[in-house]
Amino acid sequence: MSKDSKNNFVVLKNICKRFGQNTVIGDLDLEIEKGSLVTLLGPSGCGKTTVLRMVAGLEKPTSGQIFIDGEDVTDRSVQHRDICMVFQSYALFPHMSLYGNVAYGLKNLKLPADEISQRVDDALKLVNLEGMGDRFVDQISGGQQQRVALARALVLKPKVLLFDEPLSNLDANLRRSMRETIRDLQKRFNITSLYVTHDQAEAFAVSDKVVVMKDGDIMQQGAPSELYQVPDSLFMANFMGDANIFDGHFDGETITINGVQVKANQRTVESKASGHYQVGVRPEAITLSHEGQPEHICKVNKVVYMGAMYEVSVTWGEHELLLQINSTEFDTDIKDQAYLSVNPVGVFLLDPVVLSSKKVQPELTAEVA
Ligand SMILES: Nc1ncnc2c1ncn2[C@@H]1O[C@H](COP(=O)(O)OP(=O)(O)OP(=O)(O)O)[C@@H](O)[C@H]1O
Repeated sequence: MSKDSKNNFVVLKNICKRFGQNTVIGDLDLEIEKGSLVTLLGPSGCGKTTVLRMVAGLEKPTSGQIFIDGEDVTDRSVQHRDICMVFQSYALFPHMSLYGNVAYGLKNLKLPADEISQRVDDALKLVNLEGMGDRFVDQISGGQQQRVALARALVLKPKVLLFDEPLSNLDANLRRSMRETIRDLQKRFNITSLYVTHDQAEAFAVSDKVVVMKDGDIMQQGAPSELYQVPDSLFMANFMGDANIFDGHFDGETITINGVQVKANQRTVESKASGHYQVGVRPEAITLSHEGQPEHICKVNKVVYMGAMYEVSVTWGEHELLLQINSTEFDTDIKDQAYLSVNPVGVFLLDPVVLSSKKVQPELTAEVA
């Protein structure tokens, strides 16, 4: 591996995977830094699980190499990769106690009984199942079963932990507490982890880096805030939440959309050259008030109460926009007409648009995502 890969504990190089004639992964490179948690996020069928299974050794790449801790493991079996996997379905042994489930891997390693006992007790304690070792799998809840699965993986102290949609079978409240447990333990023990989910909130909550996939390719990767604030394509802008898309112009300091100037945020000023762009505005970056300049006037079409926020549809010039306004900040007297203002923090530029004349190209007409 090259020198700049030395901090990367897991490295996938030029990975291609075909099932018969179907190329599922084209040519994928992926790097996971030691001690970090990287999540593969993407729509169903984009190839996330296939990548995870290749790292696990459950699928063999058609071509390419996989390195773990500097060693080429491409041809090694699951048992010889020093990885553990946490599945959506928990995959526990129903005929064994919780203790038996967690101890299983350690017994296979033929460790002394007192060491096994100590490590299993410690692992059950870590996942808040202290003193429950004698219970059987059918005597505990789904959330507790997933904690056992986590304890069973942690107790082996693997080099790499792999998570395959681990929270999908849990209800919303349990998902939140379980993802906190996973993230807390992963950070506490510095375990290099690869995590698969199709849930953006989950990906953001647990990850150091999120890798967004589509049709077997990586679309963009980065810290969660980077992906949300600086998406680099229309697909990413829409996949990472909602976005109102305009044609606009950036002069180095301000962005002009629909005849209105918005001061560019620092990030944009530092990273983008002047020119024409598609401009994205997040729904939470637009607010409404009773007064303003004529060019800010908009028609209020629909107001929907969502609890924490109001979703508001407005027409601004020729643009249909979606707004998400914090419930505590929304003036419910706002009815048919209002004046909008745009917070620069929620504004980003997509790739420059090459225009052959001053006329705006038809396919670049603003649309609401
Ligand atoms: N063993 C297999 N044989 C043939 N095709 C497969 C096999 N495993 C996966 N595929 C195909 O590979 C593609 C990617 O599947 P994969 O399960 O990796 O996607 P995913 O992003 O994890 O989707 P999901 O979120 O629905 O699990 C799909 O088109 C799937 O049908």
